[in-house]
Amino acid sequence: MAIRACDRHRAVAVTLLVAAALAGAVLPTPSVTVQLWALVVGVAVGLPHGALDQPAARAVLQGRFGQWWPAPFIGFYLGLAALVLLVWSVVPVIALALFLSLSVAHFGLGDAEPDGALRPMAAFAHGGAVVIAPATFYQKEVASIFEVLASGGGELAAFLAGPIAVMWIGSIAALLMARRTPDWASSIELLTVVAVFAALPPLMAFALYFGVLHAPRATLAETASAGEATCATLGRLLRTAAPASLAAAAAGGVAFMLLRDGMSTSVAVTSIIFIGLAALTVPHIALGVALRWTESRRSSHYRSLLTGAAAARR
Ligand SMILES: CC1=C(/C=C/C(C)=C/C=C/C(C)=C/C=C/C=C(C)/C=C/C=C(C)/C=C/C2=C(C)CCCC2(C)C)C(C)(C)CCC1
Repeated sequence: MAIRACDRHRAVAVTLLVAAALAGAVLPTPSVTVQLWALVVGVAVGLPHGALDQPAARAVLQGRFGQWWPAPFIGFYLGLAALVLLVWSVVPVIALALFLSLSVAHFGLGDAEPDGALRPMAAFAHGGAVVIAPATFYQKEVASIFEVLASGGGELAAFLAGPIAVMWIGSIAALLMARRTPDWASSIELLTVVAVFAALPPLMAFALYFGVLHAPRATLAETASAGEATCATLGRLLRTAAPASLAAAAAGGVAFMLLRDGMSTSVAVTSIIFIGLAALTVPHIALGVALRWTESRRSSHYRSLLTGAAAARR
């Protein structure tokens, strides 16, 4: 099956999210247990998109380290993840604030269309829909989750729901007005994500966003850049990502066994998932940046070879 079917991802994802938002608006609020299960499933579905860092890293590192490339890669990944956990244990509120800011940028740059000069504003509008919207619509719930993740972190919810929300709403309005040719698909997607975070409790809305929109989109983009963009390539990439995804899931399982005696299940699950995601996010983003930098150096090297060759021909 050609990737054409996968290209329809945005339409399918937006339809699912609209249905979820409508269901959230009319049905009673799901129990905490249902919300936690939704979070676990959403994050499990999204793990392979992070584990796809592996083939990307291979492309960069194999040239330099040959068959030993996994050693520096795993060392870099686990080292950065351990550093995040250390920082989180020493200054949790600062670590949470940095994680939220990085997430706005990460989700925003992933979802914003290449809008030229408007891109930073579009990234803030799209990324804010995932982090600022829930804090605005469910300030109390988000404050108590932040408090679980970092003692004293609850105040960040009020900050997000106050001045930052004003800037975020301004960025959406400005973006919708500034686009010369209205980009309907991207604008509808943005408003749908906001509706999901307005209609559903934060954990459930995040699970849906992450598992239905963000992770599949990143995986499909990875497939398209892996050469032949077919579902066979997608299958191959997912098989490559399986061991690291399972290792990350197993680490979460072990952490749950160790923590569950000393705290409630909901506190243990929420902390493991979000602090664990923060630990994986930093190497995940750092690798993306390193990859883009290497690619731009390669293509400028290639460009200079071409222009050099053209100059020689003249
Ligand atoms: C390769 C490798 C590996 C693996 C990896 C992986 C698997 C990754 C993944 C990654 C990933 C998978 C990532 C993710 C990211 C995510 C994020 C970035 C998130 C964010 C979130 C947020 C920000 C949230 C917020 C909130 C809260 C917290 C509460 C409620 C409300 C809200 C929603 C606001 C290992 C380590 C084994 C080893 C080495 C190598």
